[in-house]
Amino acid sequence: MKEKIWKQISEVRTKSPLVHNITNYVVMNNTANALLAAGASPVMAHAQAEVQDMVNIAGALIVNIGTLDEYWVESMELAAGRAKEQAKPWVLDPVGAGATPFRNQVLQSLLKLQPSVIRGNASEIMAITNVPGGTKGVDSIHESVDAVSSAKHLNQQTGSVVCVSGAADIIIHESRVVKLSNGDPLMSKVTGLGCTASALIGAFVAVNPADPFLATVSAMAFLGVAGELAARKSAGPGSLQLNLLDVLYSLPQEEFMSVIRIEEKNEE
Ligand SMILES: Nc1ncnc2c1ncn2[C@@H]1O[C@H](COP(=O)(O)OP(=O)(O)OP(=O)(O)O)[C@@H](O)[C@H]1O
Ligand SMILES: Cc1ncsc1CCO
Ligand SMILES: [Mg+2]
Repeated sequence: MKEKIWKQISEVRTKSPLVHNITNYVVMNNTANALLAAGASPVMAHAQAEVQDMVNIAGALIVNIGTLDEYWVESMELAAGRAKEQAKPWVLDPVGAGATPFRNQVLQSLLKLQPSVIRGNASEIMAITNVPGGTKGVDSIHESVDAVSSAKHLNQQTGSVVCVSGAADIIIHESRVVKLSNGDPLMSKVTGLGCTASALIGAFVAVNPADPFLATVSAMAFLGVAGELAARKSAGPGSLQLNLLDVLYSLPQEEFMSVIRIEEKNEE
């Protein structure tokens, strides 16, 4: 599996897919920079007059509801609807799911448009499946393992690959489960690294639309390993944000292979 993952990372670097993001104001800059550092080509666009045309030319779409409003929701539905029509991969980041009824309603309507991948933190994944317990705005108050049964349920209900992020990143599709244990606690002190994860999943699913599970595992492994290595040389969140871009840009294969911690299970 590690070799297959590295192949995906190389393909993103060489193929440089166009990734269309409808994302939040907080993270537009860091996610665009992370996509560029990984080798992809980002575009942020949310005007209703152009989102469908942008989906037509992009390799994948990311819909992130971080700072949504009514206009943006219509843009998201138009874009995701076009992606569904064209069988083009799209990734849903359910930022703040469970925090307000508005977010929950929007998510239920976006789920009908069949995202290829859903990536959220544990509280968000639990909230989408109506598990009571709450959320603290956009930050998780649960551990990834708490959300595994919700993630399995969500995968069965939607057919989407589901990724729960946090100290462990858990990726679920049908009988397959992968657990990645990279990253660093300092990563939760930089805003939007979950959003960055979702954006990277978009780049990976654009180069491998036939296998969104492998694409998601690869993107999460890449971010986790890069974040862990970047944290080792960072004094705090400020330098981590910068160092992460440098490591995404230049991470060599040998270092990736020696740092990745991955466990696979097939529950058939
Ligand atoms: N405690 C931790 N230990 C190790 N790595 C972590 C930890 N917390 C987060 N990470 C890393 O940060 C990545 C982003 O995950 P996180 O679950 O914090 O996203 P999020 O809550 O959606 O963030 P945001 O909403 O700010 O984008 C994870 O995939 C993981 O690599
Ligand atoms: C802090 C914050 N608020 C809405 S979106 C966002 C970025 C992290 O999800
Ligand atoms: Mg998030």
